[in-house]
Amino acid sequence: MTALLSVEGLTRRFGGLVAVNAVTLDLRLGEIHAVIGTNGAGKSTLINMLSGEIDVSSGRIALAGEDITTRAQSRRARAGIGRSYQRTTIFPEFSARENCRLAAQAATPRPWALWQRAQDCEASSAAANEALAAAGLQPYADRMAGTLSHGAKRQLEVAMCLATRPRVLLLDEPLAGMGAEETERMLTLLVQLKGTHAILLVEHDMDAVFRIADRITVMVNGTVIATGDPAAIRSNHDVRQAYLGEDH
Ligand SMILES: Nc1ncnc2c1ncn2[C@@H]1O[C@H](COP(=O)(O)OP(=O)(O)OP(=O)(O)O)[C@@H](O)[C@H]1O
Repeated sequence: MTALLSVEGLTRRFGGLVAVNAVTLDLRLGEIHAVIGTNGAGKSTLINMLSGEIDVSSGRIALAGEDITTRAQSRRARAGIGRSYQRTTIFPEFSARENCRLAAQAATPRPWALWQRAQDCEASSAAANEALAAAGLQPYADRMAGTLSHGAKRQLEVAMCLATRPRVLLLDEPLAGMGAEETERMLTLLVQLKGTHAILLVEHDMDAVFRIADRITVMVNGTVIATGDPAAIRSNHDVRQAYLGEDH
């Protein structure tokens, strides 16, 4: 499997703190690559560098072989990098469909068409409908987003990300605050999506991670201490000591 997104020696310093330290990993189409680690391990900082929200201190990021390390976030989004956030970022008073349409429009800005009503923009409407269908949210398409359940809101965030038609999905704790049923729904969705996307999953729910990840990278204090399939990570001595605890 060839890498869609390759990360080499990625480092981010905040003053004297090295939040992410020379991280090397890749994301492949057809694979869920989970990044786990204790609080403050550098997972969100890593995602923020990949999406272009923060600059890298050093290292290289390549999308399909093309160096995108210094590209602005908007250009990365257009090149196919989509992300979801730890907290919900939806507009509660807009419908689920409108939220997706706005996400699609933001990814393909058309400054010359500012006067055009959002509803009239066919391309973003099509992208919104496809994304809602992919996320299993069609029945809720016209519901005001703020009235959806917590789980459906998180699904909507993934749908908004899909509306930008990404090739790479960077998902920051998509299961946070979810009940058992909602978690199952989201996991089914992620497994479906990996067929057509390269997925980076940052998640604290270890049961979920070990069930659906194809590869797991473990970070401690900004540094990668192990990468491997779930079985290899589960039996890795350093991981057990540093993160999972010997009794896991
Ligand atoms: N903007 C910032 N300025 C200074 N330090 C920061 C900044 N962002 C993150 N840090 C620090 O970098 C380290 C890594 O933080 P990060 O949020 O990436 O960890 P994390 O693994 O995502 O944690 P969590 O699981 O709690 O979300 C932490 O020590 C954090 O305090």
